[in-house]
Amino acid sequence: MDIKKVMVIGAGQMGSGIAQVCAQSGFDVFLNDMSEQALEKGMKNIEKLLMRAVEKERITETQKTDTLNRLHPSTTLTDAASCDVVIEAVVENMEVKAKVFAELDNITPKHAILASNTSSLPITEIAGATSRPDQVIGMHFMNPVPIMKLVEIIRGLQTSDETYQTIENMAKQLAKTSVEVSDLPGFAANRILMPMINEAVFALYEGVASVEDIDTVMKLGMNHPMGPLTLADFIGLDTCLYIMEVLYEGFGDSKYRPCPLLRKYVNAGWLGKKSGRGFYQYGD
Ligand SMILES: CC(=O)CC(=O)SCCNC(=O)CCNC(=O)[C@H](O)C(C)(C)COP(=O)(O)OP(=O)(O)OC[C@H]1O[C@@H](n2cnc3c(N)ncnc32)[C@H](O)[C@@H]1OP(=O)(O)O
Ligand SMILES: NC(=O)C1=CN([C@@H]2O[C@H](COP(=O)(O)OP(=O)(O)OC[C@H]3O[C@@H](n4cnc5c(N)ncnc54)[C@H](OP(=O)(O)O)[C@@H]3O)[C@@H](O)[C@H]2O)C=CC1
Repeated sequence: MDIKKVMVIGAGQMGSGIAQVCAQSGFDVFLNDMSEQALEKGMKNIEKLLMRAVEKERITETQKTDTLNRLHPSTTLTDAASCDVVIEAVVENMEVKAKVFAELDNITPKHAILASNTSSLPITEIAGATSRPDQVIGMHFMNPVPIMKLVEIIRGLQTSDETYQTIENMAKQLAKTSVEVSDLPGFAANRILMPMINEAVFALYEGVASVEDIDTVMKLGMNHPMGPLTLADFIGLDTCLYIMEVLYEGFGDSKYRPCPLLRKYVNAGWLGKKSGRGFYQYGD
């Protein structure tokens, strides 16, 4: 399929990054969010990153303008009626995602592929909310999207080869490297990453070391670019908790139980960098 128009749903940290990369790669993009404010924030963020890329002489002023001209803010899902591919990046919650997919199924043209950037939820179940499970697929980008090279492509039980091929080609057009992953809890990336982050939270909870020292261990001891607690704040503690819950429920294995401290922080609204406080404090 020749992809011309794309809609990205959710203008948060992932959605805005995905929309930016799609527009920079020449696709016409609707960036959709139900909140006008979130949409404005997402668009401003993209503009800031493109301005920085011009300053660093990675792109020209004309390329920046062309990219911005290809990006269209949208607050109504019906804009998806003209799209070939939709990439959903709303909150990590099955009920919310299923509702969005059911609506998209009614709005989008018959040929359209519906992809989810979910970090852990079953693609097969998301596909079950539609009448086109063969055209539903996981397209899991890594954060920050403009920088990270990987995309996990997740096949649901009924995803067709044609859908897979189209999304694999699209990932190439976005200059990403893709890997094929089965639809099992946490896929590959978060099945490996999230238990490490959760263990770091347990180490803090049990008083093994301070926040800073736990991060220093992994940065200087293992050459990770960010310590696990900084990374958790960066990903969002709500997202980390949702993923641990999916792993715990999906495998029924106590090794995936979320650390009570992680849950406590999320309940307090300490969601990490995006809310100004997590394991660290941000801003003023
Ligand atoms: C949860 C999931 O489902 C899956 C996931 O995504 S898990 C998370 C995966 N991501 C990671 O593990 C990220 C780990 N961290 C890193 O790789 C690096 O710390 C980082 C790339 C984020 C930042 O790099 P750094 O060297 O520490 O900092 P810094 O020098 O400020 O940034 C390097 C570049 O990245 C850019 N950058 C940093 N944060 C960015 C962001 N949020 N968006 C876009 N660009 C960003 C900076 O602008 C900078 O670009 P320039 O070269 O133009 O200056
Ligand atoms: N954070 C990360 O590192 C990664 C996250 N992911 C996945 O990406 C998805 C998004 O995560 P992230 O960007 O971090 O989350 P954010 O909270 O930053 O963004 C989610 C956005 O979606 C909006 N939204 C919620 N419901 C709807 C809806 N029904 N229609 C349109 N917009 C909606 C939210 O608006 P409002 O705030 O107003 O509710 C918010 O702007 C999740 O599935 C997550 O698991 C994947 C890879 C990495």
